[in-house]
This record gives sequence, structure tokens and C-alpha cells, in this order.
Amino acid sequence: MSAKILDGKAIAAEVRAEVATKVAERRRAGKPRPGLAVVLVGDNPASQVYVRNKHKACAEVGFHSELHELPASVSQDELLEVVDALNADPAINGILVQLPLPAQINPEAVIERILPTKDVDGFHPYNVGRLSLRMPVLRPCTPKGVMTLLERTGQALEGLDAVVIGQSNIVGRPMALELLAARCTITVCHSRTKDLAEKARAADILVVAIGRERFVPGDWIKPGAMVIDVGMNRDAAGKLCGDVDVDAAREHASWITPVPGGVGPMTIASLLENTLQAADLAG
Ligand SMILES: Nc1nc2c(c(=O)[nH]1)N[C@@H](CN(C=O)c1ccc(C(=O)N[C@@H](CCC(=O)O)C(=O)O)cc1)CN2
Repeated sequence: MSAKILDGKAIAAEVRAEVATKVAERRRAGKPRPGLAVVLVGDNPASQVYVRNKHKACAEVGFHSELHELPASVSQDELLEVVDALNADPAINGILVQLPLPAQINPEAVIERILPTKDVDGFHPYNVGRLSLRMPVLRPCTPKGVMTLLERTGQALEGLDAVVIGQSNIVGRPMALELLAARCTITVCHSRTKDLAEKARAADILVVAIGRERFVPGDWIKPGAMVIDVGMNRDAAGKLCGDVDVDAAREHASWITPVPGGVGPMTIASLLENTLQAADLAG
């Protein structure tokens, strides 16, 4: 078997075009442009790339977008003041504080300070709670993007066994909630999980988000499984690669996401959807 590629770049372009159409409709109805504020603290090179890409994507769909760059030495109180000002700004529908943050800042305190209605990352406990109760409003972008990819395969997800490797707040945990809401049976694996290979081999849907270069070998993949690689690592040659040995996994899977060009672009597409949704909620 050779897996079909779940082309996140192409599907993200479709989602972005749908968002652009809806923004144009809003404008025709006399409504303001949806507004996104991205807050970047410090000079992490990867974060700078992601933030730049978000800004570009906003411009392409017709959003108002602002970048607030703060030095790595900024205090938590100073960052919270920026969040407070954005919470109060009617031109801003969505606020995103790029992660990771420097060590002196508690990310939970910052996330909790963002108004839940402007939390376009979907990380606020209010939004995570609603997701867990199957009452989602703003959903975390990466898992939401993964669900869009899975839906575009046309495969019914109900009743499938889904295994998520990784339990981060950004991906693993909300991913499990999304798959549970889609009526899959969920196993979440982490660093203390026993018999990881055996659990992975039972997965109809395998989502890997642990940040370890080509960690999952081909023989962990159940024949016909859908494999979602959320990893983004640089190998010794400086090449971008995922958490799955994609060449080997392709021999077993039915569908697989590439890295780059898989889940990453969907994260940004979902952010645009969330910002539009936040703007629609605001009127
Ligand atoms: N506040 C947030 N911080 C972080 C999030 C997040 O969702 N919200 N997720 C990640 C980083 N991330 C978004 O911010 C992100 C990562 C990767 C991509 C992407 O498009 N990757 C490309 C490759 C890009 C490259 O060349 O380096 C791909 O996979 O094709 C988009 C967004 C952590 N922080």
C-alpha cells in the first residue's frame, strides 16, 4: 500500500479562500474587517517565522492585523497590560500570544487574561471546558485543522480507534477531545505510557505530536491507518521533518500528512476561521 498524501497546503488554501469570501460578504454588509492582534515576545526565530506567516495570511483574506513585538526581558505585568489594552480595543476581535514565552512569564496567567471571546487560539480554560462539553466556540487551531484534514478524506470517523501520542495543552489534549466529539475511541499516550508500539499499532487514526524527529517507525502503523504528523523538527542536515518516519509509514497507511505542508498550514487556516468567527460573534 502507498498512502495518499493529505495535502495541508492545498486544503489550507481552500479554507483561506472560504474565509476571504466571507470577509468580502461582511464588508458588503457594512461590517468592519475582522481584526487580529498577535503578540510576540522575544526573538525566537521559529516564532518569528510563524508570526510573519500569520500576518501575511491575515492580509490575504482582508483582515486588519497588528503585530505587537515585546523584548524577551518584558515582565509578566507589562505583557498583561498589553493584553488588557487589546481586550478593550473594539478593532481587535482576536488576540494571540505566540508560544513559547520566556521563563519569567507564566503562560497560563497570560492565556487566562485574554477575553474568552477574543481567544482565537482556543487555549483559555473557558474554551477548553466548552470543547470538553461538546459545546465548542473557539477551538484550538492545530487540532481543529487536523479535524478539517480528516473530514476532507471523506472517511467516516465514528467508531474508529484513535491514538494520540503527546499530551500537550496546545495539541494532544484538545486533539483527544476533538476526536472524542467525532465519536472515536481515544487513547492518549505520553512519556509514561507502557507498550507504546502496541498501542500505536491498534490505531485507525494515529496523531503524533511529541517533537521527536522520525520517532514513529513504519512498523508501528496499522495497515490502512490515517496518520497525522504534527511534529516539526530539524534533522542533523537541517531538513524539516516530522515525528513519523514518513517514507516507511507510507507503505502501511491509507492517508498521511507530510512535513512541511501538512498540519502546519492548517494551524494558520484555522486561526483565520477562528478570527472570523470571533468577529461574527462580536457583530
Ligand atoms: N499561540 C500559539 N503559539 C503556538 C502555536 C499556536 O497554535 N498558538 N502553535 C505552534 C506554532 N505554530 C503556530 O503558531 C505553527 C507552526 C508551524 C506552522 C507551519 O505552517 N509550518 C510549516 C513549515 C514552516 C517552516 O518552514 O518552518 C509547515 O508545516 O508546512 C504554522 C504555525 C507553537 N506555538
